[in-house]
Amino acid sequence: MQKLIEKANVLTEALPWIKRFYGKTIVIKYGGNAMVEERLKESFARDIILMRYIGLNPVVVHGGGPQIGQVLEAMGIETRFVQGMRVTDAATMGVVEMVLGGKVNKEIVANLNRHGGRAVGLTGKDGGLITARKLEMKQINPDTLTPEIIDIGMVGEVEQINPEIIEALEQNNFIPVIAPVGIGADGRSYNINADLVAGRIAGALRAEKLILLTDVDGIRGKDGKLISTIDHCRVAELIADGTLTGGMIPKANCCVEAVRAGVGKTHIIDGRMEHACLLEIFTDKGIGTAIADFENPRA
Ligand SMILES: Nc1ncnc2c1ncn2[C@@H]1O[C@H](COP(=O)(O)OP(=O)(O)O)[C@@H](O)[C@H]1O
Ligand SMILES: CC(=O)N[C@@H](CCC(=O)OP(=O)(O)O)C(=O)O
Repeated sequence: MQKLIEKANVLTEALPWIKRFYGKTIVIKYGGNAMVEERLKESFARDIILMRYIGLNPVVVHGGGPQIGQVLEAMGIETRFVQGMRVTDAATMGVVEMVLGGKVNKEIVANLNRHGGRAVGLTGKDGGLITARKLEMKQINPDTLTPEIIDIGMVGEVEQINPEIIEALEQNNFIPVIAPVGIGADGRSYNINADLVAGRIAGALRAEKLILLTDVDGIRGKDGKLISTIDHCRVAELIADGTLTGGMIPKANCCVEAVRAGVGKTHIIDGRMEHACLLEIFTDKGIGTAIADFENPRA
């Protein structure tokens, strides 16, 4: 009996959040463990489909760094990263596009559809969704100690998002699943970090939320404790004092950019946890770390 009441409590706790987010767009960056472990793949698919059925508009942007790495290795192509970005020559770009736009994207689409969703896979080329330009990577020259621009190949940054194709899919109850490959004015493909794409898409859609699934439970402070909320103004400070390092820096920066572009709230949450997305959206406390403009919250 107690268990049944607890189940009912879960639903009543979710009700105000269901009302609040009805008809709203939620952009989810899907990657890491959640994309490989069978149990997590299933819980992710169920979460996204449930969101859609109760009237939210989920938009999935996926990564696939480890999957690209595996194929490059099997093909004997060496790969390396500079400041978290994969150095992408022409042969690597071919593999990136094949793995992200072909294999990974279609696996996610098939997984969502197998669980009863209506997912459609896109790369940034479809419907002119992501226009990209070459990323100008700056690095300090160790000899002269001055910044210089280094060439990391076909790595792109988002120039513009044209959300028309996403809106058309949403209106027809489809779930867009987007691979982070953009197209340049020169017609060439660009490899773009998936967090950056998710942030810009959330901004262009003025999404209610941007959720980044990762391999830690959120941002931890210097004392090792999870920080549940960070005002967007404080992120630069946390980078400067060394609290945020490595891959967390571009992730947190992309949250700040999204907030400044009008996204309601951004969240860095644990993709290793079953039903992480549902727990974040539909519980009072949420999970992980929220980065937002807490002084001037979006109405
Ligand atoms: N303050 C911090 N709190 C939590 N994780 C941090 C922090 N600073 C750096 N990190 C690192 O950031 C990593 C997440 O970034 P990244 O590896 O790029 O994730 P993903 O592969 O999910 O995109 C964590 O695994 C952790 O090692
Ligand atoms: C430029 C760059 O580094 N692009 C990434 C794109 C995929 C990605 O971002 O995947 P994750 O989210 O799984 O890391 C790459 O080639 O790995």
